[in-house]
Amino acid sequence: MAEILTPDICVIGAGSGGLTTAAASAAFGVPVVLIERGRMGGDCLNYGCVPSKALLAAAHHAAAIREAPRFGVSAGEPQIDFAAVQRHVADVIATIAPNDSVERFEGLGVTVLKASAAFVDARTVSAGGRLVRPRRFVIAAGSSPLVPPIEGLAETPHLTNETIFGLTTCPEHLVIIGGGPIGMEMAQAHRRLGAKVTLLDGETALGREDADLAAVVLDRLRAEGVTIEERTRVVRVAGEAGRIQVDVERRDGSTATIEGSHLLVAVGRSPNVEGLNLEAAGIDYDKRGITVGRDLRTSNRRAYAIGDIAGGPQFTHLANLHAGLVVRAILFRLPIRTPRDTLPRVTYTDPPLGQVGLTAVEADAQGITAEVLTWPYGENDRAQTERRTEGLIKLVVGRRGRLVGAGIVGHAADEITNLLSLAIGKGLTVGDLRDFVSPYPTLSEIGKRAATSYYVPYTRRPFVRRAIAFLRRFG
Ligand SMILES: Cc1cc2nc3c(=O)[nH]c(=O)nc-3n(C[C@H](O)[C@H](O)[C@H](O)COP(=O)(O)OP(=O)(O)OC[C@H]3O[C@@H](n4cnc5c(N)ncnc54)[C@H](O)[C@@H]3O)c2cc1C
Ligand SMILES: NC(=O)c1ccc[n+]([C@@H]2O[C@H](COP(=O)([O-])OP(=O)(O)OC[C@H]3O[C@@H](n4cnc5c(N)ncnc54)[C@H](O)[C@@H]3O)[C@@H](O)[C@H]2O)c1
Repeated sequence: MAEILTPDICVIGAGSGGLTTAAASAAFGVPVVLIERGRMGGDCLNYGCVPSKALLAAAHHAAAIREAPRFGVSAGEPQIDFAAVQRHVADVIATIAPNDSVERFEGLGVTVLKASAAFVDARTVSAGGRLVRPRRFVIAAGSSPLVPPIEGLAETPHLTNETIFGLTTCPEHLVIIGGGPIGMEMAQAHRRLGAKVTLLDGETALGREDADLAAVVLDRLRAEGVTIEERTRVVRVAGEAGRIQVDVERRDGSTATIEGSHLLVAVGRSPNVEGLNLEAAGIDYDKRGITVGRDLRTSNRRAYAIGDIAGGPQFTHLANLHAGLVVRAILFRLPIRTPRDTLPRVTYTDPPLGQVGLTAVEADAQGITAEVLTWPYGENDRAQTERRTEGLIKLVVGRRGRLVGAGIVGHAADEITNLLSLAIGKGLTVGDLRDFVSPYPTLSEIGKRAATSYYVPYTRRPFVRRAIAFLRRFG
């Protein structure tokens, strides 16, 4: 008879969401079982955020060397040892890995089972020959690369985010299907590290972003030599390792065959529902993931689903936020309502593109009467000193000056997005963004300048001018 564990909480998946849930629960002394079938740390540490940002960091160094002569500094064409670049990526992962390790979590008092979890019934999960029957389940099993139904893809060697960081030589010509954040980040990283890159998108690249902001990133990638073809459908792929043919059909009806050395598929994610036997637990799901309400509860009242598998936006910070909310609900019976329309996101190209809350188009679709304030990087003194003048900020301002959205593309826009996220998350107004003191010269001043522009029409109002004239009489 299998051993039965009866913790308070059973967490399935040791990625961003699962690890945060387990660590936070264990910190309160609550018994937790954490089940992971693959590498501790999940996608973010092993195949996602961390390796992609580490690869981009190397690529940005190469770009900085190429750009240096503009500053009167010369270093020649950068010499890129691609195997050493990948060793740097692996080293960054290895440095962070102890934080997510079995040893660390066991040290926190968590029971870690390295096995695949599958539901047996509504109250029980089986993993590695043991049964776990907790008070609550938290399903944080994540997502995997979506494999689109393209003719020939299954038989043709191709890369995904799970394999691309294992390359030890730079692809001669990397063809990327998909112009979302993965496709765009990988396109720039590989181009800067010496590859020829062609990116194909069936619709528009960075299509979820504000079109003016996305255009800045697309222009930069194109200027660096990335070929980006939008509204281009991949109809067939064929070939062998090192010689891949990609047949495309463009929206204008023309067709072409693109020859590349490597193919990366980055067309979205598929939730890891297979193998969990969710039917046995009465947990509903569809192709987007497990069905949850804003309280993150599934159709089984004992089970919550968080992170990528919960069918919403897919970000590490959202998985972490979900984890915190679920722990509060389980431990303290506090009600959960996942926040709407305040989530930040960043695409870490150079320049990076950040968005918090609603874009102007989304505000309009929600029937919100909004004013859009923009300010260009070129009008910011720090951007001039750094010679990084491409980019702009857009503030979307609703009734009574409340900030309902902000998007920014340009140098250090990733970090500036934090300030905008604080402002929008706390329900601040355009006046708040105007009034705080921003040290000079910093790039963040760009938000303040955009906010100040909201008041320009007030300075011209006859009433305001008359009031100033009246007050002048008093000396
Ligand atoms: C290339 C790439 C770059 C990214 N960059 C960023 C970024 O810069 N910023 C950002 O916020 N987000 C980024 N993301 C998204 C981010 O990685 C995910 O949103 C995040 O990892 C989701 O966390 P999670 O806990 O839901 O799932 P995961 O991290 O995927 O963890 C799920 C875990 O569950 C395990 N598992 C699955 N099924 C079972 C089972 N039956 N039994 C036991 N274990 C199971 C898996 O092995 C996995 O370890 C990126 C993603 C990719 C692919
Ligand atoms: N910086 C970040 O935060 C970051 C970075 C990478 C990934 N992620 C997360 O990972 C998730 C997945 O990213 P992604 O880039 O794979 O997916 P995505 O869904 O964001 O973008 C996929 C792109 O592929 C295109 N596409 C879809 N099917 C296609 C086809 N058959 N042919 C050609 N083009 C096609 C779409 O038009 C879209 O532009 C994202 O939702 C994001 O949340 C985040």
